[in-house]
Amino acid sequence: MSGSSSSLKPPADASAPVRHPEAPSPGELLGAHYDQCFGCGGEQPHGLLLEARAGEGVSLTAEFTVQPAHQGAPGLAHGGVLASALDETLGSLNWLLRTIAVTGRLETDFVRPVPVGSVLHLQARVTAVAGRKIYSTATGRLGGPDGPVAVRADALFIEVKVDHFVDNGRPEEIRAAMNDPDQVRRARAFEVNP
Ligand SMILES: CCCCC/C=C\C/C=C\C/C=C\C/C=C\CCCC(=O)SCCNC(=O)CCNC(=O)[C@H](O)C(C)(C)COP(=O)(O)OP(=O)(O)OC[C@H]1O[C@@H](n2cnc3c(N)ncnc32)[C@H](O)[C@@H]1OP(=O)(O)O
Repeated sequence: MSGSSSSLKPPADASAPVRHPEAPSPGELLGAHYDQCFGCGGEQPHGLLLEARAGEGVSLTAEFTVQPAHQGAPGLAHGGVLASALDETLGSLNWLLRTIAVTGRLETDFVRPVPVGSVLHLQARVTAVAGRKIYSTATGRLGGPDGPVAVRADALFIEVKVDHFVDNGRPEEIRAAMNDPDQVRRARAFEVNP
């Protein structure tokens, strides 16, 4: 684990993560949590269009193809975009817990430059849960799922209720989301834990 911050170290009383019984099966695509999401939404032409697939336990894999719109230096991915890809991948783990959570802390190591046109092969897993706090870790590799690590991150997500979005989001997008039955179903399914 690369995280050096003490807030990314699970406390002694943390538990192992438990995969939700209705979590998507290993190999299944997770789909977007919101079609306008910069990370996973299909309606954002310059977004990452990241596709995550459930793995075993509370883990997943995802792929992100770096587009010209994602450049920082000529021909290289912007570091903030790579951090976004890690954030989105780590955030997608919450599908497997069936918990709504937002990023509280994200610590990223940039190990190798990532060229435009390359596919970043992401792997992420939840390492521990303590109350509302979800600890997770991810890597992004080049050239294939077993290729060299280009980026890695450790994160702390904090569980929230749907009200977090309803109370804080811009009203026009919230209204549109609440008028979309599929979106409401997706959000509510996460809120009700057995
Ligand atoms: C029907 C309409 C529905 C619309 C919704 C649509 C879809 C919803 C479905 C899914 C979407 C979910 C997420 C999006 C998914 C992926 C995108 C990638 C993820 C993101 O990109 S998401 C955006 C970036 N993210 C934020 O926008 C967060 C801004 N932030 C806050 O909103 C608050 O800050 C919050 C809520 C985080 C905490 O606030 P809070 O008041 O609830 O909790 P509190 O402060 O009490 O902390 C409780 C315990 O966490 C520890 N803790 C808290 N923050 C920490 C930190 N930063 N570092 C270390 N420890 C921290 C405390 O130390 C305490 O620890 P302890 O319990 O041990 O004392």
